[in-house]
Amino acid sequence: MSEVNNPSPVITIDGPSGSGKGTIARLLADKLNYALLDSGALYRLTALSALNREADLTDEATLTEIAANLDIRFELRDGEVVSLLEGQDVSHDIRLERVSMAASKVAAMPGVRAALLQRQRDFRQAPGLVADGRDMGTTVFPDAPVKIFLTASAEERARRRFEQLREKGVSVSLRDLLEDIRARDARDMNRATSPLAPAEDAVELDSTGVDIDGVLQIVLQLVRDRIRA
Ligand SMILES: Nc1ncnc2c1ncn2[C@@H]1O[C@H](COP(=O)(O)OP(=O)(O)O)[C@@H](O)[C@H]1O
Ligand SMILES: Nc1ccn([C@H]2C[C@H](O)[C@@H](COP(=O)(O)OP(=O)(O)O)O2)c(=O)n1
Repeated sequence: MSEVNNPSPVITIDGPSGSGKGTIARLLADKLNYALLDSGALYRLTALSALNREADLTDEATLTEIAANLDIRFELRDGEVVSLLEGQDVSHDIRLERVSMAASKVAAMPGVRAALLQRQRDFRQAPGLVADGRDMGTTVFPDAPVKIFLTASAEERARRRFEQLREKGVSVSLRDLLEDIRARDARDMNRATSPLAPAEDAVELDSTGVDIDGVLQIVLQLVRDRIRA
């Protein structure tokens, strides 16, 4: 059967910051031997490129141009995905809080989203793809056979981020992180284009109080039911 009639399956994992999307997406891709799309990295790379150029972050035409012409590559090095912007390893820089805030601003621009759409769809490949983001199930891969909408309370997500940053030796206040998370949630959910929202056919999963392996087992069961039945 041709790829067009029978495209490779996609598992979409959408949800707010800190809900565990990236963690679960990586574990799932490893387990199933699927490709992985961290779509947030594309928005982060656009934001970093704009910050490097000292572009006006409210100028949609400039930001769209930057997104359309991004020179980026993802490489697997020692089991870790490395993000390259114009040949430079920026994996660390794109996770900085100022880049997170800028990414959430540029991601609200319809021009930027349109410029990144095909790039994301190009990640689809055999034997399958796990795609993590905000609009994977609604806009980018609406035909995905498995759609997860992963959530957790804002307090729990801020605590997870706090621990994650502490382990990396970055000192931040839990209160500031909670404020940042709430600001980003509001921007991601309230924008006009592809807002953060579950697809109609998504399974909603609240991971508050459920450990990583617990979430993974629930998702694997869904995959078995829907793809590998
Ligand atoms: N179910 C869970 N329980 C506890 N901690 C979790 C859980 N899922 C993820 N984490 C931790 O929370 C942090 C944020 O997870 P991450 O996957 O980066 O979230 P997202 O991609 O949704 O922003 C990481 O340190 C991760 O190890
Ligand atoms: N498909 C996507 C992925 C991310 N975004 C936006 C939303 C976020 O504010 C930024 C960064 O996303 P990312 O998933 O890397 O952020 P978190 O790790 O969840 O904090 O990009 C989006 O609008 N659409």
